[in-house]
Amino acid sequence: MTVPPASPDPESYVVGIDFGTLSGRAVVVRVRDGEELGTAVHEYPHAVIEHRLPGTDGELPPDWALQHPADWREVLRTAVPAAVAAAGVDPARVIGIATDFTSCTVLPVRADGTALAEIPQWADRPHAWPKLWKHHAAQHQADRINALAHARGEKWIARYGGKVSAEWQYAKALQVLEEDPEVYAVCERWIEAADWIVWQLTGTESRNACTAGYKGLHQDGGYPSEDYLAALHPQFADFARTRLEHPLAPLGSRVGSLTAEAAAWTGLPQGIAVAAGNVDAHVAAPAARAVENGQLLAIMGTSTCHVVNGATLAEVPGICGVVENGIVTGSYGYEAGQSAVGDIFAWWLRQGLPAEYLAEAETYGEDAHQLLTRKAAGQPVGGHGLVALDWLNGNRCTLVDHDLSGVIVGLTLATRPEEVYRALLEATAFGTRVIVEALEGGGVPVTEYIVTGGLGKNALLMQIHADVLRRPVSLAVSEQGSALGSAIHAAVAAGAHADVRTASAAMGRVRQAAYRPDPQRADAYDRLYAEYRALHDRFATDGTLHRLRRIRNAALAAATGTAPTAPTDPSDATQPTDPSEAP
Ligand SMILES: Nc1ncnc2c1ncn2[C@@H]1O[C@H](COP(=O)(O)OP(=O)(O)O)[C@@H](O)[C@H]1O
Ligand SMILES: O=C(CO)[C@H](O)[C@H](O)COP(=O)(O)O
Repeated sequence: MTVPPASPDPESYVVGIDFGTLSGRAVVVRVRDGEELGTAVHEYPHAVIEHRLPGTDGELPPDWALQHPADWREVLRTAVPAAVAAAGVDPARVIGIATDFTSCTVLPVRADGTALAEIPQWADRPHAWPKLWKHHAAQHQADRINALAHARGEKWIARYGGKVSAEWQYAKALQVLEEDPEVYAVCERWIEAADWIVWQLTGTESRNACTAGYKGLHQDGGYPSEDYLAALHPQFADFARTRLEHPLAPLGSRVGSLTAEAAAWTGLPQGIAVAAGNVDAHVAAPAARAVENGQLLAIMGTSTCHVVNGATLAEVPGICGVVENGIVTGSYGYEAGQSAVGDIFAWWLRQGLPAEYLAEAETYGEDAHQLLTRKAAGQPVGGHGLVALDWLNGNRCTLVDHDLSGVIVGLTLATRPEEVYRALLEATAFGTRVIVEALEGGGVPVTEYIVTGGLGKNALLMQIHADVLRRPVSLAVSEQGSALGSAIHAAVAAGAHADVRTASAAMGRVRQAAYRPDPQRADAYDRLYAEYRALHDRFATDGTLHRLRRIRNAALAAATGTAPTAPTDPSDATQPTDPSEAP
């Protein structure tokens, strides 16, 4: 007989930590009602390592994105004690801690969890470093993974929409093996940062069911077979058995206790519950009360992830993945996403706003996003004459191709910065509509659209989403959706709530239908969406963007004297790559 947990102590607390792309955020939450009492942020000093490794002169090739594990550990040392101090609670009343991470952010480690990047002997080898989710230099490996899976009729490939993303861990690990076999040889475990950070807290390895399912291709109780992996590369045969295999922990389960060392870092009591790791997107669902089948949660920030539960298993082309119990127990969890959203808007701001714009922002006390949003808000739909493709960081769904790039059509000498900004906001909404249509067309009902994440604060963007999707947009109340989601998992791991659904009802909050579609604007957006689709279908298939990528890679390689990143050429997709032979 299962004994229900006692009602939560009215004055006990949990800590949730969200490890994002640029910073880690900790929040202290009351378990009884989800009240957020204190929060703190630690910006990663090394941010995203895209050009050169710390302490070296060597240039990284294009499309690389690495991170520093020390930055992550520092979040435990700084943001957690700061959040507890801000909350003004007695740390002795904190009963559990949980973490979530960007994904697939993944790293090679020794058997005891030591990151290769932190071992002096390996620190100057780029492949020893953690690869951030948006490391896109393994597209060629992803193409081969996909072609071989289809050629062999691997059953699991349909669970990943028919294409595994270059962002997921097999493509990244295969790239290490092929480009730096010595690093691959000393890598004893290959681990998601989501599980590595939990290892730092508990002192023991654990693997969570969410990342193993979505990013580790773990389906129906196992990883891809040794036969399949050997056919990709003979030395890759034992990859899953030797470097991944470990019992999987369900979401919200307790995987260990806070060690004395981690207690000293965080200022929390030694021995409190530590929950299984989780992905920053999926973890947010209970915080936004988006745990019932059909409630699609868009986690909108640097990138956007879309997660939705379904009652049945559907294999939807172009969707990142479906995993049983992948978001909450008892449902099939679906994940889709766009590899850049806020990152696209940030890119446009970096291109240099005219001096008078910067002066105006200063006068009004606005940041550049707020300035361009205000200026764009008054425009009639279509008034800029522009349409853009949201592929500035490749396309994660539904084309699953990171060698695609952005397109803006309709520019004139009269086009103003706020008009391009608005076209980019709209492009991200059109990209979302493609995903929602794919889900529904593939048999996954979407009954409600809910937004969480940093972009929820942009009212124009939210209204554009409502109009483009012709659906009300509900908004999570918490500004720290993922960190609160982690705190909810911590409360379950500590035994304060029976399960994640119950904890969500007690601790999550959402403002229903915060934005409603306007029928006239929705009609106007239908016309623009038809143009977006036409452009989308053309550039997805006509090869222009791939050719441009190849020309860029060859030109950069010639200029720097390095081997070019292997091009995307599906015709040779099953062949192992010798980088020295890439044109
Ligand atoms: N007012 C705004 N409107 C649109 N985008 C914004 C605004 N403010 C910040 N951003 C973008 O939001 C992104 C950060 O989102 P956030 O949710 O805070 O982080 P993360 O996704 O890394 O967890 C950045 O790409 C930034 O450019
Ligand atoms: O793919 C993911 C989840 O599956 C990444 O975690 C995500 O795209 C990065 O998130 P963020 O935009 O919050 O930095």
